[in-house]
Amino acid sequence: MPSLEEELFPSTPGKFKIDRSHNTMNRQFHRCFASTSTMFLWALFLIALTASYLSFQSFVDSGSRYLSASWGGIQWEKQVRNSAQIHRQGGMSVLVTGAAGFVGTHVSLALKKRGDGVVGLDNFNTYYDPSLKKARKSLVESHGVFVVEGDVNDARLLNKLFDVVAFTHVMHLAAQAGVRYAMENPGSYVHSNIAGLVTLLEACKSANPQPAIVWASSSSVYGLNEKVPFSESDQTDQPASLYAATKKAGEEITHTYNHIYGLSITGLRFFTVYGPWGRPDMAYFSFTRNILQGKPITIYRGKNRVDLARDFTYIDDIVKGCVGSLDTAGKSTGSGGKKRGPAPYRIFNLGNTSPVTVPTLVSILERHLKMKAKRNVVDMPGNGDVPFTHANISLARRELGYKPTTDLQTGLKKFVKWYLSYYGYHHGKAVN
Ligand SMILES: O=C(O)[C@H]1O[C@H](OP(=O)(O)OP(=O)(O)OC[C@H]2O[C@@H](n3ccc(=O)[nH]c3=O)[C@H](O)[C@@H]2O)[C@H](O)[C@@H](O)[C@@H]1O
Repeated sequence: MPSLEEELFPSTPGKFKIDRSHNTMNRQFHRCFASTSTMFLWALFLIALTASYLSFQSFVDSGSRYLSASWGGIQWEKQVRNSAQIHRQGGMSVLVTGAAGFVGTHVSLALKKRGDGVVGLDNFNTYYDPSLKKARKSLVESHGVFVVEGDVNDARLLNKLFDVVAFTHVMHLAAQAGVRYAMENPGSYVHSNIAGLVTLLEACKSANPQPAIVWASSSSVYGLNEKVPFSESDQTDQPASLYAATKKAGEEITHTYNHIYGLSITGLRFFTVYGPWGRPDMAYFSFTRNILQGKPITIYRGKNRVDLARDFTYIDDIVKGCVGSLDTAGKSTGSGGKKRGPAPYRIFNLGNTSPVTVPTLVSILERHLKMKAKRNVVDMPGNGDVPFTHANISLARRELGYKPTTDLQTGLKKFVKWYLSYYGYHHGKAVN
């Protein structure tokens, strides 16, 4: 005969002996209890199984993130913190997005050299030769600027950066640049210039303290505007390219973050920036390469055979405008995602105020390179280009002390010198 204990807690769950000597009610009670405890044990087993699966999954997730992501960890945080250290009284700590880009490199160096803390962020995409971006990264890192490899669309990374450093300013230069490439790859413009911008603004909005933001808009927002020179108060609702449209959208999007969350915003409309360490996709750069290699260059011409013209602006002047914007930005007023008062919202033209035609640009390059270009002049295709740009810079002069000092002759001379030293030049042929 089984003991009472054996009957109440059968040693083999789900299996119990039928004792015909017990009455029917007793049997039913036992059966019911045994099946309930079986279910209970099964349920426990399933819960344990699910819990261990989930924790294994999260272990795998975080493990693979640390293995695949190039950021995170104690050492990484230390590098970020060191790079953000301020070394002058009243200095700022700046997150520079697009730090391995053309303008980002120069601005990072200028800030670091005067003692500000700078942390760079760049996704090193392949829109143009990433080895040039890596070389720029080495340059800024040799001056103590740590560049994080990551995308402005990565909200977790941005939040982490703001956890590690209380940035006072963000210099947002990461973008999909280039006017004509927008017809080939429209999605990349939406990804970087719209989605990436919003992700960055969300991180800035939530950061405590909120940083002030200075970011790169573009002269292309003036689109088909015919009134010259272009002033910030002019109409900008006729963009000629998707690139221009995303930059214009950026101006509207940043306005809403200023209005709702109290973020201090300064948008800079850059006018065809050129110089050493420049972008290979831009005309002055690709013309130089082709002239040196004896290849033809295509020069677009506007309606009625009118030459296209640009208000080419030298990089050092642009850097002064960027730094001046950071210095005068004024604080963001929000905290905890809530606006506490009105914050500055500013837009400035950063141009040179002296447009030069594209054929003249080519002539200057020919002089500096001591080589003739093989010119192939064609009518401007409908590719998003505008016929001319010309900046009115009175506002930037007044508010930022912006005063460009480098003309195209001088600036291109410096560019050519850099180009030849970077790529090399042997017997009339550039290496590369
Ligand atoms: O200022 C700006 O807002 C813009 O300046 C440049 O855009 P863009 O002025 O078109 O500069 P380039 O691509 O260097 O072109 C300069 C001029 O050369 C012309 N060009 C370009 C390429 C070419 O093969 N042939 C040619 O004649 C273009 O039509 C344009 O008139 C940058 O590429 C944009 O990222 C920036 O936002």
